[in-house]
Amino acid sequence: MMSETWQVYKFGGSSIGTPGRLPKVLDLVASAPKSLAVVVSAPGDTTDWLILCARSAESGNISQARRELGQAKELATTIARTVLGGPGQKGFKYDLDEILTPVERLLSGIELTRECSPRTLDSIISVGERISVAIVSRALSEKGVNAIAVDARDFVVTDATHGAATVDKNETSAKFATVSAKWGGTVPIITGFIGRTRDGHTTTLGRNGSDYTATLVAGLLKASAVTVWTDVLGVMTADPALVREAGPVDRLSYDEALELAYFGTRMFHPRTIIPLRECGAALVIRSTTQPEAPGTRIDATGNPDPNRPTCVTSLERLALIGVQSRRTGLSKPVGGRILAALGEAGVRVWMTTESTLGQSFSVVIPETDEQKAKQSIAEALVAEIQTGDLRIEPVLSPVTMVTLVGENMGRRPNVAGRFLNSIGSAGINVRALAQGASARSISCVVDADQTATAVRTVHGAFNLSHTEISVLLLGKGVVGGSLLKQIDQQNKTLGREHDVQIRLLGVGSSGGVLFDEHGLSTDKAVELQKSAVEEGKTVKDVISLLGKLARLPNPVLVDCSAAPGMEKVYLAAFDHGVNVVSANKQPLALPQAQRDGLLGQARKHFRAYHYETTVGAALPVIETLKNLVRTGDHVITIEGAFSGTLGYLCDQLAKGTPLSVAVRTARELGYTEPHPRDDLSGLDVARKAVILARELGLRLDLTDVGLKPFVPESFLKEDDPEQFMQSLTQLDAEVAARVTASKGQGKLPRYLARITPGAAGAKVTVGPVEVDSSHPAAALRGAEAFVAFHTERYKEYPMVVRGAGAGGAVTAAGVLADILRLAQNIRGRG
Ligand SMILES: NC(=O)C1=CN([C@@H]2O[C@H](COP(=O)(O)OP(=O)(O)OC[C@H]3O[C@@H](n4cnc5c(N)ncnc54)[C@H](O)[C@@H]3O)[C@@H](O)[C@H]2O)C=CC1
Ligand SMILES: N[C@@H](CC=O)C(=O)O
Repeated sequence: MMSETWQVYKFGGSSIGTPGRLPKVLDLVASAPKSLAVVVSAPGDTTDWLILCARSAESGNISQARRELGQAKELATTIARTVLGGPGQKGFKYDLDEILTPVERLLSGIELTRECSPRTLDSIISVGERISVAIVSRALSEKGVNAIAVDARDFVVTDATHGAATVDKNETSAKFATVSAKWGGTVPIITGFIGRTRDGHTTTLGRNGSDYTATLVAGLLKASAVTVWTDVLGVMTADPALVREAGPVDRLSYDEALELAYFGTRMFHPRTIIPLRECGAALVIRSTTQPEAPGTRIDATGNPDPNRPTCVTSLERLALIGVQSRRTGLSKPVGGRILAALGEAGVRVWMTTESTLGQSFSVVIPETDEQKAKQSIAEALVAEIQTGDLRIEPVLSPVTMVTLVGENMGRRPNVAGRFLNSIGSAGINVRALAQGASARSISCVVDADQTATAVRTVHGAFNLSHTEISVLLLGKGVVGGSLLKQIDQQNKTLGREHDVQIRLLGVGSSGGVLFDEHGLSTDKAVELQKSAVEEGKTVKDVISLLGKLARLPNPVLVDCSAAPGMEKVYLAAFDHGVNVVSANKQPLALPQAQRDGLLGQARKHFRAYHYETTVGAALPVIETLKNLVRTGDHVITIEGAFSGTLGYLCDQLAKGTPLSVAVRTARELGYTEPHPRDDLSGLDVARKAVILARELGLRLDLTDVGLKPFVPESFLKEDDPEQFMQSLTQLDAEVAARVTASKGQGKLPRYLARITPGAAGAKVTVGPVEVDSSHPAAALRGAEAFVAFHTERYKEYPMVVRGAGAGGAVTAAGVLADILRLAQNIRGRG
């Protein structure tokens, strides 16, 4: 009879009781390997209805009790009809009458006495599993499977703790040997959840009781595995309602599963795991609706990847109660007394923390037990509270306990660091923290409204899924539009190869912001935003959206506008805990105090402010300069052609293109500022020079820049971009003549900037220059820019950064790189 090859399948209520699923259950059993035992739960909500009907009878409402019993009967009849032929249905009707008639009698008795003892309740609720066995065994027989109905009460011997009975292993084993002797060549279909006392009273095994029966049977049969067929794909890496990317965990060790069970997963109970750990059978969780998916396997080996934790759990609706001492070294340590008092009051404690010298102690308990817990603690510590030596802190509620579980966590450094860093980077306040000695889990308590962000952030930070970056984009013009395309193109690869996903939450233009907390599709965002503007459905005040953005994982405001006044939005973003990535130079070129205030605010709130594209588009100009400065190099001069537009104009002029035509083309190519006057006035280059000079630590403003415009001042008054470009035709002949004359002298027109720190004060100049062929700027083509850093270390040969200095695609790539830097900072080392 006993054989290594036995397997146990357990089907839960959802698999049996959801119409349409039962045929799948039957197929799974029919196609299973030989030597299979099947354990079934009650169909759907049958157990709950049976409890309700007992309670209704107890309160004297027998007609209500009958209605509730009728519900159970109706479900049983409905599902039986889906899998049984005519004779089978007739036979099942007989079974059902036999099972339910005693229940009706019990209900009448309860109504008369107005009392339903735990023993009677067990008799009533035990019928759910018996109904399942009757249907499944009959339906399998009709399918040609040699199935036999087995009532587990015939071998599961328990004590008389009704509602949560304990199994007597020895007596059960002895009875099982007799019962199972008849199973040869058949598939036993066994009731889960129920047993019988030595003196013949029906008992139930408590929460997850059917799983327990399955593991018990597996142990008795020395089975190799128990497969629990349910309605999910397996143990998920996080609650899918909180983390869309959560997926099934492939492997778990028994200990990890136990840890999960202790931290509140409803999928299995410690009682289910412990017997399996003893007998060495694996527990496999699989989906009845997607049986081809491998599910989660729990065994002695567990997760083979030592670098990866398994999942993040979140236990919600909790309260955190803290007790503080005003003295160090209380004569009677408080922790043990608090726990004893809570234990006596029947309050479940999910987590405790104690400061090293015992001056503060906190407990995390169910929110619903807050009053009871406070009262028991107050009573236990009454003496010290009265003398003022101890104080109960205001209760924090509701809070959530977020736990990272992983077998190997204690064997690797920096798990706690990454856990806390990711939560801190998301701007979440950790209210309490605990890592157990088993080092299989680390838990923290956060405010309830931060639950989703905390779980998603930790989930992403440990590569359980992608790190999600939540983007609100302002500006969908040349740069913003290209950025949307690049995100759309790259997101799959970013997810697959870098574990990062960018999620677009909002897009804004001067017409307003379209924002959707559920995300916008990157390929449709431009049109959606446009229609929203036309329909008046956009939000005008972007600041009002920052609170919502801040609640999402790794929030970032991306400014691809050229709008003035954005500094107010950035300040509000930092205050809310939102990061900023910007291609907009204006906030950085504000008067020194304002610019410093902006950077200071970002630092104060530990937010990132990345702006690499404000000088030289995606060329690594700012990062290079920062590195020179950080490593202690001394910058002597920074010189370069900072404008892609002016570089392009110079190149075109040298080729004989009229100025007005070249400006129009530069605009069409996406090189110019929204108003090309900002380029031709030299203002754009002056802003860049100020940005770089300030990176050097120089204190100066735009007004300190010696600026000579590219075209005469008199042409720079026109506010309308079209009129402005039109007016430039008046300059075409004069400019062409000047360029021809300089070419005759072997010179080329360029527009250069120079920053010289100098002991006597910094000098910053920008303006047109005629260079000869030996000058580095002479070699520039098209919209190329270059920046040469002459430093102590790079005295002989300057460090030169050179390449396209303007254009939608390159700039958007630089903005995207800045966004992705946020993910690197969050994830840290793998
Ligand atoms: N085009 C380029 O090669 C480079 C541009 N930049 C900077 O990138 C920014 C965008 O440049 P482009 O895309 O070329 O300009 P663009 O004119 O094509 O796009 C600007 C966008 O900003 C939007 N906008 C204006 N006011 C707004 C507001 N208050 N809120 C939200 N959106 C608003 C406009 O509706 C438009 O969609 C500018 O600050 C520019 O200096 C930086 C490096 C290179
Ligand atoms: N208009 C600017 C765009 C980049 O900053 C330029 O031409 O350089």
